[in-house]
Amino acid sequence: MESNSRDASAILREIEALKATRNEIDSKISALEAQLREIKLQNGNDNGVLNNGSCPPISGLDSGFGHGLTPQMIYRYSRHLLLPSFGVQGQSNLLKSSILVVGAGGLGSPALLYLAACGVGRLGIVDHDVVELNNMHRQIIHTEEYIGQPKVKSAAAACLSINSTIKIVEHKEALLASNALEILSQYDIVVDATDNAPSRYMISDCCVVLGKPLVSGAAVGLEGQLTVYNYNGGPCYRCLFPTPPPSTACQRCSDSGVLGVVPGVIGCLQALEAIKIASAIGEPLSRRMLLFDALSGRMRIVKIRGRSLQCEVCGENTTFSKQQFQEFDYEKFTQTPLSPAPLKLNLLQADSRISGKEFKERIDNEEAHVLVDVRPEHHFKIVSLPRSLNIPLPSLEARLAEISSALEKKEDETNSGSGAQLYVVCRRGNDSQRAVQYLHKMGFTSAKDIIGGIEGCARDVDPNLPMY
Ligand SMILES: Nc1ncnc2c1ncn2[C@@H]1O[C@H](COP(=O)(O)OP(=O)(O)OP(=O)(O)O)[C@@H](O)[C@H]1O
Ligand SMILES: [Zn+2]
Repeated sequence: MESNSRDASAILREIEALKATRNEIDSKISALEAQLREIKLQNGNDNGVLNNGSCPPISGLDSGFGHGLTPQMIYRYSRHLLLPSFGVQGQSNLLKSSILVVGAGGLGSPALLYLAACGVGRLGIVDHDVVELNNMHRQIIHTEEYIGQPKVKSAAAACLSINSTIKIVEHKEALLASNALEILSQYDIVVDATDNAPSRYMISDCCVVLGKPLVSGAAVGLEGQLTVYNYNGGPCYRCLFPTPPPSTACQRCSDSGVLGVVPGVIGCLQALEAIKIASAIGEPLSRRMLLFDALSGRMRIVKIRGRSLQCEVCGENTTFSKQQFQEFDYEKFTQTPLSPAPLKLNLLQADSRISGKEFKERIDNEEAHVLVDVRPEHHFKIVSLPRSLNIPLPSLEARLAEISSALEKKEDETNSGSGAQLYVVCRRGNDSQRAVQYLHKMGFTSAKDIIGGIEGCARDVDPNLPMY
């Protein structure tokens, strides 16, 4: 394994270096492509491309039919035009509208594809992230060839390949209080397709300050929800949630998992709400929230409270200004980082910890030991280290006897007078430290945790160990 893993590490390093170069080249190509599109648009493009920003508005197009739709547009959107409640007016409204989607992930993928397909005049995409292999099961806008490349670039290419006649704007950056006013002010409607509390508060506050409707969705595990904020006198996000939930209550897909199609369903519904607002049809989901439970297949719509007069941002006596917005610290307010680096606890003394490499050396030298894996059982089933004993952290207290007898058995087997060593592992090396702290208290004083957990071992010791 040693020489293999050394070879593999060198190859991995080389791949990373090449990817960095590729990203740089891709960024340059993106910038040039954007410039080219801009020039084409300014020269009056031959594709019937629309632009609600710097290009002539739809009314400037002389179609000769009195409604501004060209023959190609009529053919492309004919199934919309045939809908009596949508028709030419609905389509024209849509073509004149501009919509910003924040986040090109699980929710943003279907939302963007439908918004592009249906003919939103100008579609903005904000995301700072790159496409990863573990995004592919749900972030259906991205294809394998874009792994390692910016999500905005991949999403823009997919949208343009469906509809080359609309304007796509790539914002390859994180949306922050410092740039949100400038970016959001360029659009009529905002779709929140992010996955974290600071972004949700920030986007909602910015929409209030700028007077923009906000289509908000969320999906994790097997459940999703959807509503429209700040629309026609309806509530904003803060009216409903004046104080952020404890950061531990906010689940993320990378920890809790998500069935790919669940954000797919909610993202499609987000596109639908944005289309209803943009085309001025139907009743957007304001003052109501849609709740989706995938397992039962149930969708419920519940009434939610209206605008709160006491709301700090949109309430009667609010003093929340653009400047206050820009100075507001959303990460501090929600006690959650925007792009969380995985939590890295440091609860133990150095002599109670051991690196993955040292652990491997010790087991290669046949040290008598017991390895306890404190991850949940369904994690253990994905991947586990050889001969480890799965005792999930919450059941540690009830299963101490199992550890004692495993240690005794090991000592008997090996006749090691000095006793068997106790190691604890988890996914990333946080729960293992919590477990070791507890084990020390319960008399297992020599217990050690494996630094960085299974993920650390996959990175530093054995690249053949799968990551998840
Ligand atoms: N403030 C922000 N500005 C721009 N993009 C954001 C912001 N907050 C979140 N995002 C983007 O929103 C998307 C959310 O996608 P999703 O919820 O599917 O999760 P993910 O981060 O891609 O994947 P996973 O959680 O599985 O690691 C991500 O692409 C993320 O980069
Ligand atoms: Zn409010």
